[in-house]
Amino acid sequence: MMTMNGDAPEEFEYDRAKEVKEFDESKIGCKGLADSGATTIPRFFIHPPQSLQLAQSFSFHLIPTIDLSHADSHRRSEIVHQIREASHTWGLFQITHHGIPLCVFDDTISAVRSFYELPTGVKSQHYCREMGCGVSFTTSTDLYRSNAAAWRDTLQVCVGPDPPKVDLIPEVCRREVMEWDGHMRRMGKVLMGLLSEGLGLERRGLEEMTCVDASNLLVQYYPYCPQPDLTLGIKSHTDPVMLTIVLQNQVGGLQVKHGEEWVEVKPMHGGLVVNIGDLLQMISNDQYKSAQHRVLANPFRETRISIPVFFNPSKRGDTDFYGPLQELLSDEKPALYRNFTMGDVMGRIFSREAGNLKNYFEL
Ligand SMILES: O=C(O)CCC(=O)C(=O)O
Ligand SMILES: [Fe+2]
Repeated sequence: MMTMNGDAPEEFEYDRAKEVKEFDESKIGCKGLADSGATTIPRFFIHPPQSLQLAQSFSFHLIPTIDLSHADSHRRSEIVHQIREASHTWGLFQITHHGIPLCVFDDTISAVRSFYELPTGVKSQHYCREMGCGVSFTTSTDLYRSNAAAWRDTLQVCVGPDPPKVDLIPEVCRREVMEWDGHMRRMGKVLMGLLSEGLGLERRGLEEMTCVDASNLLVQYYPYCPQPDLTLGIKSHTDPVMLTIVLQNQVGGLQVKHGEEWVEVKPMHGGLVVNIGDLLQMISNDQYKSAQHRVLANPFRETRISIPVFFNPSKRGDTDFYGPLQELLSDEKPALYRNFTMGDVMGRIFSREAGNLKNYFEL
């Protein structure tokens, strides 16, 4: 059942539902529309003017870039300090000198690009709208849940806590996706270590709470959009997870909100974008802030590709509670959020009225 715009005439609603379904069933994705040479976008992609406002970013701010070299030796306390500051004021930063060879970045991007360049008939064998079914290829993930669709296609691979179903990963990018997953597991632990110390916890504090055990890897594909001023690649959101690490190619479009301004997260070859998610904001009792971000529809002929890896806690039981950490609370700093299970979080994310996760758990 799709979200209906309350005051739209019924005839319009019916047409929209039909058009959306036809597009979904065609399985061609936004890439298929772009490749068809279309000069206009179907109207179900058109966003209301208020979500497009200030789509262009005029800000001269630069997001923090943190050099991770010698993170295990003499520079550790300086790096912990930089990460703490960036996580508090921006919720997003780039990291360099993280130890992943540059050629791995290029190989990973070109392998996942090859998947999208497969003939529609081959690619569509992986087409599946339900997220969380191991491996799925789809378009505009919130097509039926949101008022306006987003101009991007997505390949999702659940890589944890259970081992990924390797055979289900498209063969053209299987080896590279698995290799990237290995690098991200290591990076997730390194970052959680630094973030733990930034909160005054032991290095393995967040890791022992299983915060990096469950991960989900997406390959976001933003093809050329013929009317980029009318739609978005991803609408403004915060990630409803612990932490996200993003590899992006050289075609820009990612923006982060800083105060009232949208600031471009300029692609940096060999850099990785890290964002704090809502769960980490809640367990840190607002010492870290989740970043509000979005991706513009791609106006360039060259496709924008990004690979976000989302980290989440793996304990999923009804009595496995997460919430503001006791160590961070005092009379002056009372808990700002109630405790929650991952079941509560998932229920909220997939509910019809899913709004801001943090507001929902706020005390
Ligand atoms: O494409 C990007 O750079 C970011 C994607 C994103 O924000 C997301 O998948 O949640
Ligand atoms: Fe995101």
